Amino acid sequence: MIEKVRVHEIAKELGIASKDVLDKAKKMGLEVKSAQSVVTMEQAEGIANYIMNGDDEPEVAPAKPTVKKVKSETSNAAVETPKEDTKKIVEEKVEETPPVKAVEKTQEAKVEVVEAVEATEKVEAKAEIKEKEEAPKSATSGIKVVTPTIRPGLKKSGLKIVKKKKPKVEENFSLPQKQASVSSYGKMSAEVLEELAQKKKNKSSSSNARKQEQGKRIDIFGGTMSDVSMDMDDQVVLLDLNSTERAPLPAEEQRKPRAPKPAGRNANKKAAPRGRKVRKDKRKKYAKATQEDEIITHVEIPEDIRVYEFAEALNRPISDIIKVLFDLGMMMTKNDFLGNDEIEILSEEFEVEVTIIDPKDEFTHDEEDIEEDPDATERAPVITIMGHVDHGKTSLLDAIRKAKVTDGEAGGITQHIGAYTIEQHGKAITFIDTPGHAAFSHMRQKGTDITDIIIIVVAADDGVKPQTLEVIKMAQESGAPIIVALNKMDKETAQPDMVKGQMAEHGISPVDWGGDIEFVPVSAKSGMGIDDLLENILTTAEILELKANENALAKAAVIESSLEKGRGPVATVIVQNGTLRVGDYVVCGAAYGRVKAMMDEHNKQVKTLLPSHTAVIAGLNEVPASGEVMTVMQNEKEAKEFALKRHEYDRHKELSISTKSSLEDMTAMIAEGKLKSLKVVLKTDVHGTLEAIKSSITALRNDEVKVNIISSGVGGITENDVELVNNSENCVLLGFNVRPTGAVKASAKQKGVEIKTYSIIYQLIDDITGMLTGMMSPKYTEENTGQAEVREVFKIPKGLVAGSVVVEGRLIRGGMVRVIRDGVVHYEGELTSLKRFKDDVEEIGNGYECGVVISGYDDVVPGDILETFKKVEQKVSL
Ligand SMILES: Nc1nc2c(ncn2[C@@H]2O[C@H](COP(=O)(O)OP(=O)(O)OP(=O)(O)O)[C@@H](O)[C@H]2O)c(=O)[nH]1
Repeated sequence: MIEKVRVHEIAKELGIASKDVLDKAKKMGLEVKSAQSVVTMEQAEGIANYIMNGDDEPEVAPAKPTVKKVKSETSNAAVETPKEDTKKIVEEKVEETPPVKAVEKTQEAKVEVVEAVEATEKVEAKAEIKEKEEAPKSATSGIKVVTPTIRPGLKKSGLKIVKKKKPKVEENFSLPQKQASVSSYGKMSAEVLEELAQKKKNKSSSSNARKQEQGKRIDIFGGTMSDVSMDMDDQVVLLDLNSTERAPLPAEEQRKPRAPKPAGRNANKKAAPRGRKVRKDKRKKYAKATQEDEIITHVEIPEDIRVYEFAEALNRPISDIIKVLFDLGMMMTKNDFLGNDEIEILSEEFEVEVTIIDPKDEFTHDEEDIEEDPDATERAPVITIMGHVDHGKTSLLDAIRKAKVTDGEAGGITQHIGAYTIEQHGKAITFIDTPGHAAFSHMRQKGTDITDIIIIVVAADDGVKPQTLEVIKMAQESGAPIIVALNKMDKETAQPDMVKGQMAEHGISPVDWGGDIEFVPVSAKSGMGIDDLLENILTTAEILELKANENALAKAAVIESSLEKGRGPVATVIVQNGTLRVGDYVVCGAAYGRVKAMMDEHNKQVKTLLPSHTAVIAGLNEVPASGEVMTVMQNEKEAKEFALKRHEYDRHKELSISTKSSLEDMTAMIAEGKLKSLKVVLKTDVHGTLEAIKSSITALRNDEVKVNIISSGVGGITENDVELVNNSENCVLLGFNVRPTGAVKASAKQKGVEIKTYSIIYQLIDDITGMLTGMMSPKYTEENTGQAEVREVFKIPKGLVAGSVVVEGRLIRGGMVRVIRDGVVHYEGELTSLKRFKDDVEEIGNGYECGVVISGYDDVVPGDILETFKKVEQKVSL
């Protein structure tokens, strides 16, 4: 097999730019184009030689000869020699060179190929020398193919280029006899060899990295080894990254023909991570499972996987995984999570195909391809209205609702349902009545894209505003068709063309301007244009060919959810496929149950719910999160099983995330521990508000204080909540749109737990801000009042009196004082007594004499400056 090396690898090993190597290689007539070009090992040696010695005519054949194993004429042991061509050259040179001229020839020879040797063991080296010494002197030729004593199984990898020392004249002339007795290192004295072997041994044992340096030693400079620096530091190591061979076999075995290897440099490896020295031999070691081991070639793993879990999946010892990572410079313990990069590297190392799966898929239903479903029929479009604040979203939704509510439906559409369906010319249209981007993007984040058409409301008198732009972006990203409702057209100040121009600038071009977006002028106030808008929706829906199979098992998306008194957990759902029926067993994330009752937008009980229709359903065991998908199951057992699995998954995920900690996280966590935290137990009426409040109050923090929500949930305040607060220090109980009942109230009162209830979010946030501010350490500023100079010191039974004269400002009593000597503060303490003559005074003005006593300090000397100051507390804010 021809071993090759890339230009940049040579450059890297020589410590010079790839460009320089490229230039030299080109000068040598090699066909190299870029740093990625490959050359044979011999060419590499030639290049290295050329670069380091500046030889003008490097003797590197552009052909491909490389090292291969032959038997040396001078030794019985196995050797490695160049491939055919090189071998030929070697043989020719040996024949041509009469023994007597061997030494000169040796000097002339440019290339000396010496087989790799693992000279780490002195004994072997010695044995080698002995063997060589017995060989006839005449056998030494210009090109020496020397047999190493290599233990089977010993790995060689890489090339060693040994830098040539500056030739010393006397050495050239006094080539000792011993030099003829070559060792595996060429012509080398036994002592030197021993020393080198010892050095190598020391080096290799002292450093792991050095181990990689074992490899073929090729003297590419010719000459004798006495020319060669024995200093290991002078050796440039070219790692043989391509080496795919195991350690050389004993001589007999080597002669056996080898099984053909796949062609190509990377024939049996996937792209190794660049810049990392991954030893192929190691890889093979790990990649080849033993006979008894089950060979795993493909694994499916979750995204969050720890080292030990990965080892289990691969049926490998954990230490194997850790070792591979360690060798690549990644220190990991068995409990650490593997990142994508690590998984990729490990998959290459162990030659295992890895598929990352979402374990949730196991217990979530596959998306049925409704378009492919022959039983699918037309369904109503689902519409979301979005726009800038005050441009009329709510008014428009109300206008549509009012316009379409028939007199028979006296109660009208209940205000508290997150979606409603109207009819236009006998065709249903469903509007999601949770205006605002938050709900929309939340649903999208959850992967529940239920919106078929987006209506962007723009007030014709106000034009495009920042939130309009946000909405445009969001709508464009979602890929749903857009209709623009130009609202407030009843106003005299309405400028529809101005709005069209602005919208067109942002990629929303009106149809009447040659674009593809319908702009419908409407007035939510007067009802003008509402029908047009609905017609447009129907036309767009027709084009979309929205379908669902009414006979399939139902799948619905949760728009809103809450805990209702008397009804328990309730969820507003919109059916995406199938028909939801009272009595159906459902699973919804970690919640499950049987649909007990369904209430439509008119607060009417319904037994069935068709695709794209909405209702509030009761019967779940817990409040599901909005955006969650509700799926009908065959029976209760199945529903429960799925919910439990999901529970387990959520718990595991949470645990995984909480234990996923790097060193940085640890530092952050330690810092966190130092933070003062305000514990909060939070209860709200609906899920949406809960999330909103949670994220708002956890954002209230600085480097001293923070909020720690210890419990939160949807529903009324319970005795449990009170108990929790009672048992926690620094904890408050907050309720939003929920109020404690009599018993809970009494229990809270008895325990001294204050329950704070709110119905306006910003008031709650203000209060929390206030509480956090109260927890912050006070900050003080200093106010200097004046200075006095000490003129005389008097001893009194209680200490010292400093007789001083005020030289600046005034000296005050009751504050702090500092003693300054030669400009240096010597003491800071309390001023206990300030007297003018015999009278105690509160302060002494500039130019007056006084007697000062400083608490606990009697080291005042004449010439000291006394400075009095007050500490003023600063108002702190979050
Ligand atoms: N003249 C006129 N006023 C309108 C029209 N539509 C809405 N308004 C008024 O505009 C103001 C804002 O309307 P909303 O429907 O609350 O607007 P919104 O976009 O839902 O506002 P937020 O819910 O705060 O985002 C209200 O005072 C409405 O009465 C309209 O077509 N004509």
